[in-house]
Amino acid sequence: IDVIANDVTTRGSCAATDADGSCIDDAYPSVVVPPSDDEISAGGGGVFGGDGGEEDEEEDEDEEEDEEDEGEEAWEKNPSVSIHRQNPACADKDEKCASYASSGACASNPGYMTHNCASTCGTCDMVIHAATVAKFAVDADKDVVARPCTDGEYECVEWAGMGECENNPRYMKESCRLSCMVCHEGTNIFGIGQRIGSEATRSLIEKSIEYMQTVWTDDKFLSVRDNCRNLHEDCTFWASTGECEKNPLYMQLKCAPACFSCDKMDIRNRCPIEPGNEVIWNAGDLNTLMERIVDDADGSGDYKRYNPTALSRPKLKRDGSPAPGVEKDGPWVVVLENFVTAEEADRIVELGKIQGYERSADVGQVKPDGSHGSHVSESRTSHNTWCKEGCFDDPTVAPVVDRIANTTGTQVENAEYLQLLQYEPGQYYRQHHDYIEHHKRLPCGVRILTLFIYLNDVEEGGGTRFPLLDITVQPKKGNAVLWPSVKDEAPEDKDGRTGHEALPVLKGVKYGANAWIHNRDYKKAYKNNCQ
Ligand SMILES: O=C(O)CCC(=O)C(=O)O
Ligand SMILES: [Fe+2]
Repeated sequence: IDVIANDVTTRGSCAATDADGSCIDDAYPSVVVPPSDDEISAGGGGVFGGDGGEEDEEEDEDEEEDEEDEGEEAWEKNPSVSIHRQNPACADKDEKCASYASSGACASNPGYMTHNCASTCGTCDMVIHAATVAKFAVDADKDVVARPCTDGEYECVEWAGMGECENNPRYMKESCRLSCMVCHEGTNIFGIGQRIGSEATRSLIEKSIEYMQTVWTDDKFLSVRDNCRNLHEDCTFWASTGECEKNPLYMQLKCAPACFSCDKMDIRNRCPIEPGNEVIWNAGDLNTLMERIVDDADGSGDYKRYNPTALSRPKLKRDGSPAPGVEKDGPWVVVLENFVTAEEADRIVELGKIQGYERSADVGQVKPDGSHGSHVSESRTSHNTWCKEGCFDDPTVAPVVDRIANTTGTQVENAEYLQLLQYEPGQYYRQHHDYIEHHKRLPCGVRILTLFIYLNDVEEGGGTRFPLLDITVQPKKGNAVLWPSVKDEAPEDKDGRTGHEALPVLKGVKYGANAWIHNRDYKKAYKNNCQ
């Protein structure tokens, strides 16, 4: 995340006025504040991972690795390292250490291996040293650290508040070292060395060092230990001014040592399912909905306009009577005709183009902190974009989003933002299932339904195929196909029968939109980076 350079905030009371009568802040130097939670959510794509947030995530990883390297160099040069190979802190903490190490992980993945496979990788001394004498870690800028971090003049704070550190740097950065925040404390062992912005910053640095010693030695922090870092040089200064509470989404993750919030880096600790966030489907609700849609079970006639057809359905109805003409028992796969108008379809495609389609990614492997990465794979060669700000509330899209919720008897909050897809000739999405297992213990709940909308007619190929049911739905502009990811009798559990694939487009281009509906409040979970 880039801080917003022109978002300059002054704090404190108005003790003096400038020539133009405006207030000069005398309490703190002028600083750039971290982005607010709103700015983070508005950034689109989730900052810490999840759908669409992959790039940010990778940047962070790079940053972490750089820091790791610096740290290791420091250890090598420090002659006072004592070696205690028998110390329990040195035991391997992962039974696969030997196998990871044999594929070169000690060098290629030091962030995890150094601490968790200390015995195998021979990094005991680093672990012990980190735990006991971290505060003497050598700062990258030794010269700066060695000199006292003080203000030479009484007026330094005031001048800094007026922007003099930037306007008159030669004088200010020598004579007002504290107020211009030019000094860094040697804290790069857990992230970026911290600028000292005030006495409060300094004392908070002392406390974070103590806290991090606990993090490194107490096994309850095992899953987050190697990711818990200050990713900005002003983390501690911000924390000292209350930003951990005011701006928790950014601070608790990106400045976790300063906020004492390393535990929050584990999605399982950060994202509990809170009371009130109940599942919307209980046993029987799926069949009830589908019988209303397909059989007009409630007699309302609400769905007639879509001329619903079940390409597959359970053999028996809820009341135990056989569904007429159904020979093969199966999960629901229902086509809704003209679910969106041609104008709506065109507008959604246009919005996708305005935003720009990018190469699609799959859900990746679980990371030590319990979250999941994403990866571009050969099983999915389509391009996609997410219909969020500027698209979600577009006057043409908003009624479609409402229609999806009304049709499925759910709330807009239960649905992910529409995922807009584009397949060019030869592009496809191989057989997969939309159900995502790890959502079960997260506040978004599992995906219960997919409503896939075809946004254009495809010249050839591009059908949606359900191989286990031997069904292929051919794209038709405006039509939608609706299927569950879960079982009627257990709506948190996957129904493997609705595995499907997008067949390669042979001629023309295919545009579509995925609406994935969750069993709990997806939008809130998304806002909190809990999906
Ligand atoms: O493009 C299609 O027909 C289906 C796409 C799909 O299954 C998905 O994106 O999960
Ligand atoms: Fe799918």
